[in-house]
Amino acid sequence: MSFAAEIKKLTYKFPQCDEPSLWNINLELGWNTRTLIVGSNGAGKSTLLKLLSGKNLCLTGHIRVNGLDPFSPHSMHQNEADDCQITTYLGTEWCHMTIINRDIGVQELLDSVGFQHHRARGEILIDILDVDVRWRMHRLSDGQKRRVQLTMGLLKPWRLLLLDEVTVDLDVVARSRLLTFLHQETCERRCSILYATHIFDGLAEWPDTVIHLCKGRIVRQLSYANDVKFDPAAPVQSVSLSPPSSDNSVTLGYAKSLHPLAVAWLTNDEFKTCGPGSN
Ligand SMILES: Nc1ncnc2c1ncn2[C@@H]1O[C@H](COP(=O)(O)OP(=O)(O)OP(=O)(O)O)[C@@H](O)[C@H]1O
Repeated sequence: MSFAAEIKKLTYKFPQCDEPSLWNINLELGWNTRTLIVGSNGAGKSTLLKLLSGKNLCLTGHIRVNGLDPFSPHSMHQNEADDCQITTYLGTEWCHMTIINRDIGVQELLDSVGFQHHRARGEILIDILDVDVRWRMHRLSDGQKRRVQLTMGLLKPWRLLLLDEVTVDLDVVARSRLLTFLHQETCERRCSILYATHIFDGLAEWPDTVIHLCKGRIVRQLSYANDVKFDPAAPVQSVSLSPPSSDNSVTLGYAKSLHPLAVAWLTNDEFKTCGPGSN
């Protein structure tokens, strides 16, 4: 199977809307790839991810994930023979589910989604996301709930992971470890990731493709290796965009970022004991 996901001539309109939210989308995601999708609020990122996950039915165009129609009950949400889910969609809605805010233990929640079956993978995720299985859900911060969500959601291996801005309330260390884990996953087994986010700190070098979605249309698609160039001599924050008709490249100045400082501080925090006299 040549593509993790393939979309042809997809135009999608919500029934209650006059205008389509996606227009003539054509996209091929190869295996072992990480694609970042960038766009303003309302650009159509979540709509695209949900169509790929089979949450919404698409009547025009062609969508295949792992070679199968994501909306077909025979193809999606069933484990393949090798115990791998075809798609996993992780969005922010999860934190509003009532069970998440109940007095329920994290271990109990993890067991309910097959932790014992995927124990080795689960332990890695617990470690990366610094989850304590003794936590009670109703006493957790939003970021801690998000870590539990990610541990649950990533427990079963997947072929295509659709991440819809789920790292927004993770601290920088958890986010950075998670991105490293996901990068490794795409290198070590047959899977791919499509990640929609508004937060780009710490993402340089992570994607191999960057897509710009604007008002429901893909207006630019860059290969990170071939098209994105950094020029140390260029002014900070400068961006030079070549016209799409030429070589498709962009050249960026080195941006000032406090991200490395935040990562260093928070990594150091893990070894600190808090109390009088500590700094
Ligand atoms: N359930 C829905 N019913 C009707 N219209 C919707 C629905 N969900 C999204 N839309 C519309 O589709 C368009 C694309 O929305 P979408 O949620 O995909 O944007 P997005 O790029 O994910 O935005 P954000 O960055 O704010 O999450 C918007 O114009 C939005 O109003």
